[in-house]
Amino acid sequence: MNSRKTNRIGIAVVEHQRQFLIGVRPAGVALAGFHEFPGGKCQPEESTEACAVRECKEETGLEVIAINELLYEEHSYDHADVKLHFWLCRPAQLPSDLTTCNLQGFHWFPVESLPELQFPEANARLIDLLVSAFSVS
Ligand SMILES: Nc1nc2c([nH]c(=O)n2[C@H]2C[C@H](O)[C@@H](COP(=O)(O)OP(=O)(O)OP(=O)(O)O)O2)c(=O)[nH]1
Repeated sequence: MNSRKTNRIGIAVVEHQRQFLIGVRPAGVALAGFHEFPGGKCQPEESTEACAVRECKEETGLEVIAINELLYEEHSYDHADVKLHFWLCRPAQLPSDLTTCNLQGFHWFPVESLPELQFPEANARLIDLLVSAFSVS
């Protein structure tokens, strides 16, 4: 019998002027060293949207507003089965120094650079989607 737990994950794909807020997973956690969007496991009864907003605030300090769910992806890693809900988010306030303020190790990356970063496997379709939706043609 498969007794692995499947985690619901809310992820904040925060966009500002065609740049995205991205960090690197720290040492000692699953997928350490991979790039990631802010996010994490949903609490019981918490919506994936609320989770994405909460995790973004906790991990980066930035308040965001969820706009719409961009993509839903199910994936089995060695460490867990995950149900990933990627939410397009925007900063709730726009201070003039948004791109230079301290975001707790997260940084803004232009959409064109996303294919060069090393994301977890389950992010592949999201990256394709972002590149086609946000690149200037
Ligand atoms: N945050 C984040 N997680 C991702 C991305 N892509 C992806 O496959 N994941 C996976 C990695 C993990 O298996 C899961 C996120 O769970 P986590 O363990 O980082 O969440 P958490 O912060 O609630 O963890 P915890 O330390 O509290 O247990 O989603 C992504 O872009 N961002």
